[in-house]
Amino acid sequence: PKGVTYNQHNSMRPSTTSVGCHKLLLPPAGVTVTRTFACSVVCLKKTNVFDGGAPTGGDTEEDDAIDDHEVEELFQEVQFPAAAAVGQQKVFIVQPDVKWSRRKQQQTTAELMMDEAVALVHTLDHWRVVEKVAVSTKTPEKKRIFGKGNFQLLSEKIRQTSGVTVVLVNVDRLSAASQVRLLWGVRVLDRYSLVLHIFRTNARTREAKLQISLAEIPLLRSRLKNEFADMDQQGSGARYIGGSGETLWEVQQRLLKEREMKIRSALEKLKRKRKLLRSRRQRCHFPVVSVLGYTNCGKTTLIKALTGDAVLQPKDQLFATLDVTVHAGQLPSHMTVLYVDTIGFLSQLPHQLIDSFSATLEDIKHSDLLIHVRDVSHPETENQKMNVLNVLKNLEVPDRLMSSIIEVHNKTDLIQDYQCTDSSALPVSALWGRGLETLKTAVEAEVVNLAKSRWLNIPVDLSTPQLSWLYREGAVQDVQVNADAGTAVVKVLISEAAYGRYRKLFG
Ligand SMILES: Nc1nc2c(ncn2[C@@H]2O[C@H](COP(=O)(O)OP(=O)(O)OP(=O)(O)O)[C@@H](O)[C@H]2O)c(=O)[nH]1
Ligand SMILES: [Mg+2]
Repeated sequence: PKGVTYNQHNSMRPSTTSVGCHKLLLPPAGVTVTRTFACSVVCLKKTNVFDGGAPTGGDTEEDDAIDDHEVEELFQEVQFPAAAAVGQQKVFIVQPDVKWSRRKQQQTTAELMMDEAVALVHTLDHWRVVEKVAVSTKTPEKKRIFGKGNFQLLSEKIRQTSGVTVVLVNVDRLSAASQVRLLWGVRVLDRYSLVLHIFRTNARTREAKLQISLAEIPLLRSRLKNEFADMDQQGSGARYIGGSGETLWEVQQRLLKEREMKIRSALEKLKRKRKLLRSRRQRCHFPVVSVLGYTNCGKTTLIKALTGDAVLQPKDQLFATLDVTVHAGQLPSHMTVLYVDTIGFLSQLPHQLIDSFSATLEDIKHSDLLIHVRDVSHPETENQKMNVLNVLKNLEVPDRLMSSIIEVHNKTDLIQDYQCTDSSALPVSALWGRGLETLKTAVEAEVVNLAKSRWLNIPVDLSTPQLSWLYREGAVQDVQVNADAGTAVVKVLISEAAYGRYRKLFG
């Protein structure tokens, strides 16, 4: 193309080059492109929507072996519908209201799903909902989501609503075929692409960025399919690219595959690093307590209340936390535990998205204890609980962890005279610091149980490092000093393993 320079060293394979803010795929020198196209893999918008700065706090786990530049390259914003939407966005939400179908969602209503969609949209700066409609359908997963009549009415309504820039069809994934059908001259998103866009805006660490890039691959794949279906109709998709023996379609597929492999290998490196950090943490003998739950249920607020860690920033926003951060807190016996803040769950998200975040979620499996936080003020609280438990099941969280989960009922301050119907759950208000001592006691009881710890009164010689060792490896609650004798009796909560080491060291 006129005015464009491209990499002439690469004679066999197409290369990329920058044109303005876009990257375009170029054929080798001497080859003429007969048709211009905007293909998702090769058309990479370079605007950054994240600040790429420091994570929001805590001990975020990053791998120095991975080049920042490499990550940014892979995280470059790919031009798929949500990402390309910059500036003020006016969103029209279409909520399929599934009728009479065998697969009708029994537990939720179109109204509640709609509320969640509105909350998702409002998570984004400059995005606002201008209209929302529920449309009956029997076949939400099919190419024709809506019947002919309903589809026409809907299209009419979208056309009549002024300034619509995005239509959100609130299903988990729109198939490539239904996307084509739903092109109303504006961007059409499903939950998957919207959530990914939210993730993108909130991503801070390299790991989160890479996981998002990986989760975008299925979107790119289906977009590619759409574009080539379109090109095939015009007979231009199957042409060979000069001498390379590959058609344009094959080139695109290969580039996508290469991108995926690169991301996976970078994530693998981070995974190894994470494993190392985990084993280091285990060597410290601090019990690890993962705090999980549906998005916006108050996980970060709870950890902040339990630890007093000022770096934690709870937000009234879905998916505020995307990176695993670790925060030390003290239990009533002064024992230190590490609370892990995790990414929130959302219903009806495809497995691919959860799979992409598997490295982050892996930490949950390796904890000593899980706290499941629930927002009991939310009308969908029961469904949210089921969703979280299902995700945990799919993650194959070990039984020993599943059976010892502490369920916390949060935001009880929003319900007058809250009565906890489940006797094993603990009511709290993380925001107002209510119920936290009971929670800490429950955590301690579980941790003591799990670590096979016990309370001991150990006589120590103050001229030796015995006391400082016990402070480091156990939870010292009381020290009775006999100054004349230079000794003390230490009341300490200590694991069997640590006590074994103590005896080996000091007899
Ligand atoms: N009224 C009330 N609000 C709360 C309570 N706990 C948290 N919140 C609010 O709920 C919103 C979400 O809190 P976060 O702690 O960020 O929730 P999260 O679960 O970490 O959310 P994500 O990281 O986005 O998944 C914030 O506006 C908090 O102030 C509570 O006990 N009572
Ligand atoms: Mg959070």
